[in-house]
Amino acid sequence: MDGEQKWRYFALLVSLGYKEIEISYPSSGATDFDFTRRLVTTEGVVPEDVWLQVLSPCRKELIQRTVESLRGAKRAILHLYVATSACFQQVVFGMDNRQQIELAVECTRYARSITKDDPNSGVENWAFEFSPETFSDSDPEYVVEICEAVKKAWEPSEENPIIFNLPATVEMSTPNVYADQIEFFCTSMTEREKICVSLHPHNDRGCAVAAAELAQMAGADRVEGTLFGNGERTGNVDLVTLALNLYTQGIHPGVDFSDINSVIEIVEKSNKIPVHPRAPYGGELVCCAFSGSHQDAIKKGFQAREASGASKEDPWVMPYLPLDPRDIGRNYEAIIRVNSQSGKGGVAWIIKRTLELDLPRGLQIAFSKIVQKETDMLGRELQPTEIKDLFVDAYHLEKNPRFHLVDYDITADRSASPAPPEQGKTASSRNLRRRFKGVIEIDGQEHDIEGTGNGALSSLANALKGLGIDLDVADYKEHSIGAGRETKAATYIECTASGHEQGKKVWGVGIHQDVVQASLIAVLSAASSFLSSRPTTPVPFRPKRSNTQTLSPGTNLDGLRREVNGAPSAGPDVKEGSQVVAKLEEAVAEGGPGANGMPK
Ligand SMILES: CC(=O)SCCNC(=O)CCNC(=O)[C@H](O)C(C)(C)COP(=O)(O)OP(=O)(O)OC[C@H]1O[C@@H](n2cnc3c(N)ncnc32)[C@H](O)[C@@H]1OP(=O)(O)O
Ligand SMILES: CC(C)C(=O)C(=O)O
Repeated sequence: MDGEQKWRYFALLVSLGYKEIEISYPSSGATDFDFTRRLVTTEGVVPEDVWLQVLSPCRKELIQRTVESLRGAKRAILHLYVATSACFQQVVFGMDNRQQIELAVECTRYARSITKDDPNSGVENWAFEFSPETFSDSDPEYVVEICEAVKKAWEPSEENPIIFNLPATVEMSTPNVYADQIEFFCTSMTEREKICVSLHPHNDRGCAVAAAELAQMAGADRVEGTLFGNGERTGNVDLVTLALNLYTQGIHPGVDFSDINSVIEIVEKSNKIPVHPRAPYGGELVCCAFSGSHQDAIKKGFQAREASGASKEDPWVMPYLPLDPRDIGRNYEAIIRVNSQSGKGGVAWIIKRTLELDLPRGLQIAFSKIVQKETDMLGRELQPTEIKDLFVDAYHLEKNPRFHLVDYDITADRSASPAPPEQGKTASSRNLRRRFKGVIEIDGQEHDIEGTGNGALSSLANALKGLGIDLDVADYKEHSIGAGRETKAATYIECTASGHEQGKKVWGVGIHQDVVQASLIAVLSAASSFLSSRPTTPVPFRPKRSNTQTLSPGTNLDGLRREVNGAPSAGPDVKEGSQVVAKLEEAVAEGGPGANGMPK
């Protein structure tokens, strides 16, 4: 990171709530030294309660430079390190235990002389941290020995304890072994009350988070890590995961990830490394479900939560989602994403969120087949807007391409005798049968239709029979959308076909301020789908308003041609508007219309 990136990153860490921030390796060069100076000398950037931590090897000239960089700071932690494993002693330093202890003690004494023992050091509060680097690969008893020597040289107090930072510089064992090493250190050191035991796990085996958690349970007080685990090789332990693991257990970590997207943006810009889409908590896909059974469970979970009236304060009990995405600043839009592995539940969730429609189970199944076909055909995920458009189109919500209800009237059917009494009840003089009389637009042309039934729906269904659409209403569900004056009714109707297409099922959806009208629109939506499901059937024809005429074999189509064209028969010159008649001619030629007046 350059100075600007570090500047922004520091501000981020402060805003998240971190109180001890290792800001630099000042002796490494101008970038880190100058950055440290800028932080220390700029008024109001470092909050009173934040400690600036800096790192240096056990080399006197570098320690001196490091201390120099902090002049003017309020609180500073000087962090020295030296590797204590046999491997490093032999390969890197060419030192034995005794020589290394001498080096560590000498550097600690030197550090002390230019920091806490120097009234002119220019820093108000000094703390000291020592890391036996490669701790996890070191002899535990030797680590205790060198740390006791360093402690003696620094002389910590209970108020200002020395930090012993015990790194898994390279993670080389299972997390329980690291935890055992930490426990051994905690229980072996004298004056434990003057020691802050710190962890510094790396992630070579992919277990850094587990190691940090077990080692805290084994007695450690503090953890060093990085946001999203950036660091050498496989990185340091991820502080985001550690924090949110606590959070999901009901313990507030004291750091704030309520706007995780902003955190990711700064981290990615600064590190120039993207956060993996499946990184715990932060990854863009971790609050998403693609698979049908997951989506179904999540959808049920949200329904149950809503029904229970649970508030934000109530425990989060949700299949497949370890935390409420809103707690980290994510919304519910992307929870469910639809590809060819998705089922009805996920599709229904998207329709609920985009159109506020609570689809009945049967319609969910029917529509999910349409979606499945589309995803298989496209071979990719469908976006919520695409699914919404697919639904609007499939159930003719914006415009019914074939039938449009222009006007209607529903009255008691005076021609019918009163309904027979139900078993065990006395006869009623009430006439419960209804007559539907209305005008519908079929492919742009208005037509009168009429039918009777036990209610509005069945009388419209009966009227549609005259168009060759023989449907019975099998299922009906409705709910309201919105509230107050804006409330609308959403109606779902499943129709089954009678006649030679018996068993065929279609769904229709109607939305309108008026609940009856919503139902009628739903029936017409189903009727339109029914026709579309017949691959070869022509557009149904019904003579224009007040000119009802039934087709029968041998019908002379000249009259119809005149009606369609609004002009006397134009013979072979007729072009516009003649398609319907042409189809009917075709049908009649093929053997005449079916029993209901429609071409077979
Ligand atoms: C485990 C960790 O990640 S700790 C963080 C490590 N971070 C960094 O190293 C970043 C900053 N480092 C640097 O800028 C440079 O390495 C510097 C300025 C510290 C030193 O640079 P140089 O003097 O050129 O030395 P160089 O980096 O080549 O080699 C390191 C030297 O320090 C020695 N050394 C390594 N660690 C330590 C230590 N903790 N204490 C004392 N000496 C050490 C090495 O043995 C080697 O000594 P040698 O030259 O006698 O063989
Ligand atoms: C300096 C020490 C703590 C270190 O970075 C490591 O060992 O990983």
